[in-house]
Amino acid sequence: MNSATRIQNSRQQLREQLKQQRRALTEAEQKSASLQLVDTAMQQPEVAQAETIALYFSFAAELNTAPLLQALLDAGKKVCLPVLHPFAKGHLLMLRYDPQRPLINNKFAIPEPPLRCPDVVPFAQLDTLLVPLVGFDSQGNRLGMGGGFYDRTLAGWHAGRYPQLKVMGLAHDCQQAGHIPVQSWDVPLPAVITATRCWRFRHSSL
Ligand SMILES: Nc1nc2c(c(=O)[nH]1)N(C=O)[C@@H](CNc1ccc(C(=O)N[C@@H](CCC(=O)O)C(=O)O)cc1)CN2
Ligand SMILES: Nc1ncnc2c1ncn2[C@@H]1O[C@H](COP(=O)(O)OP(=O)(O)OP(=O)(O)O)[C@@H](O)[C@H]1O
Repeated sequence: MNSATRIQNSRQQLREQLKQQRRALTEAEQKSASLQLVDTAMQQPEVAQAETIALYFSFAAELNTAPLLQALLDAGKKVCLPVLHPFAKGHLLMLRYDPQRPLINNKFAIPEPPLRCPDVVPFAQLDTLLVPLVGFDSQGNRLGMGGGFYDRTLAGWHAGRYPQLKVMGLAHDCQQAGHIPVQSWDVPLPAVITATRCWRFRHSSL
């Protein structure tokens, strides 16, 4: 077995473990974490000062982003949600969320805005991008669902293409892992917001 395969195997194992950990949270713990997240996130300058911010619509046992989504709208921000790219496989588009327009489930059963060209927001126009994750470590390394969607999305930013863009992960406290083995394409996060605090890491571009 080559080393890339070994890394992918250990990431897959860790992914299952961490997903299991968040599934073990009780409904009451999930509820209080999602409400606490609103306060913790709104206290961060990258969130508080953003005019245009991309969030994601949570699914399964992910930290519920619905209260934060509402708080961002109430604060008058332009909020975007990811949409699976219709033909560039593995890529995401960010679309403005209009609460008047119903969301449509994608192939993963995650609700997303209907694909209308005028609603597409280019990354150059985003102030802040909040990303989902399955695990993070003390270096800011990120483990996602395994589709590489956010790795591809973050590649341009990592290469310095969107210097205005602040990127932060959102996670349950229990998604912190000792060490996440990484591949060349993995993009470390400068910060991760949980219900109880904001972790900031070295390499920070914030
Ligand atoms: N809320 C949210 N939206 C997101 C992501 C995410 O991680 N969270 N993504 C981040 O990249 C993209 C979707 N990526 C995904 C990649 C794999 C699976 C997946 O394997 N789903 C399994 C069920 C897994 C489970 O329940 O834990 C399935 O469909 O069978 C789902 C989404 C875009 N939108
Ligand atoms: N920038 C990229 N360009 C091309 N392929 C990529 C890129 N980033 C990741 N991939 C591919 O996507 C797959 C994702 O693997 P990985 O385990 O890193 O996903 P992840 O970080 O957990 O997922 P996600 O980013 O969707 O949350 C890998 O097979 C990898 O080859």
